[in-house]
Amino acid sequence: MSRARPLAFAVTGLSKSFGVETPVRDVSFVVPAGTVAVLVGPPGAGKTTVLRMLLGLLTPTSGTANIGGPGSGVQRGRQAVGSMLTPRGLHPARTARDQLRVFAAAAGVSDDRVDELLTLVRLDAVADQRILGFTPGMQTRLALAVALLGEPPLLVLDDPTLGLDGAETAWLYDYLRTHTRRGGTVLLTTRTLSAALPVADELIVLDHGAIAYQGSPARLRRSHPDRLLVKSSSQIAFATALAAQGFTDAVMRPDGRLAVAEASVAQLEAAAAAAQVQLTEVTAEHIHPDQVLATLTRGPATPAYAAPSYSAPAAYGMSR
Ligand SMILES: Nc1ncnc2c1ncn2[C@@H]1O[C@H](COP(=O)(O)OP(=O)(O)OP(=O)(O)O)[C@@H](O)[C@H]1O
Repeated sequence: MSRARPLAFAVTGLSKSFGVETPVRDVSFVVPAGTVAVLVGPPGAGKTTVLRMLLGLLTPTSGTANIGGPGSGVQRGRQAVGSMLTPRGLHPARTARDQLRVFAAAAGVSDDRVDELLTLVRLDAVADQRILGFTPGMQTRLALAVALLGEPPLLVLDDPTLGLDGAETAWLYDYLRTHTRRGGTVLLTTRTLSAALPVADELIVLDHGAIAYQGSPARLRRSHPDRLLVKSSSQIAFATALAAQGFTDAVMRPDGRLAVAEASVAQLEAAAAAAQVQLTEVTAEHIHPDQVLATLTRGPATPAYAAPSYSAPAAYGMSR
């Protein structure tokens, strides 16, 4: 019997209202230590608002959002959580090195660690350039360095792939995987399922502030399987033969093709032979993850932002 992992984050019945708007509605989830959980949802779904309540930057209207907890074994306190929010909270007039040193000094972290992190996030070559000229991806990497200053076991990262190219995203996900293998825990947000799937142990899909799906990527994928689209000389006879072979949930599409999930071409041919019909077309239909997300959500609750804007710096660590 496996022992349950301690919880790094626990969110229960969490809601937040701003005036008449309630962008977070009765959200509950837990994140076991040593795992990566991804909050996925279109713009305005409420992802950042959940993170802000978890980090103690916003007071919930109802419900609770806790980090670690009594008996969880998860370290709490100032060094426990590294966070990166949107907007990134970087000062455009500072250089990357100065910006990191400001946060490092506030956290009692050495300048050596600053240099180490600039190298880690591959900003060492531009460390003495002003943030003003940084691309969104460079800002994201610098904000990640801020989150990592105190070597926190728990990471809360809002849209950490914003502005990153494919290679940078692969590097980030590799880094986060290594972090969890060492016992760390990650809660991050993305707007797309395709960005979440390569790294998520657990998905929490938000739609207009409420949970639309919660579970493993594999379970979600299984509920939207790839299908074969088939035309035959007699679709009714073919569908009847398919049902006799156990493919009872074949669906007739408006274009007249039968959509059959989790069947091989050989199985279709066997059903066709049994029904004495000819297969005239067999096409594979792959459902893209972002189409899956579109079926789970009603689209953006707010217009998408184009790039992170500057704001007052956010604290990187938490005391709770
Ligand atoms: N301080 C606030 N006052 C009023 N409304 C707010 C406040 N903070 C967030 N909202 C609203 O709450 C909703 C959810 O915003 P939130 O930033 O949490 O969404 P999100 O899923 O993180 O979106 P994105 O992917 O664009 O970052 C939006 O309609 C937003 O305008």
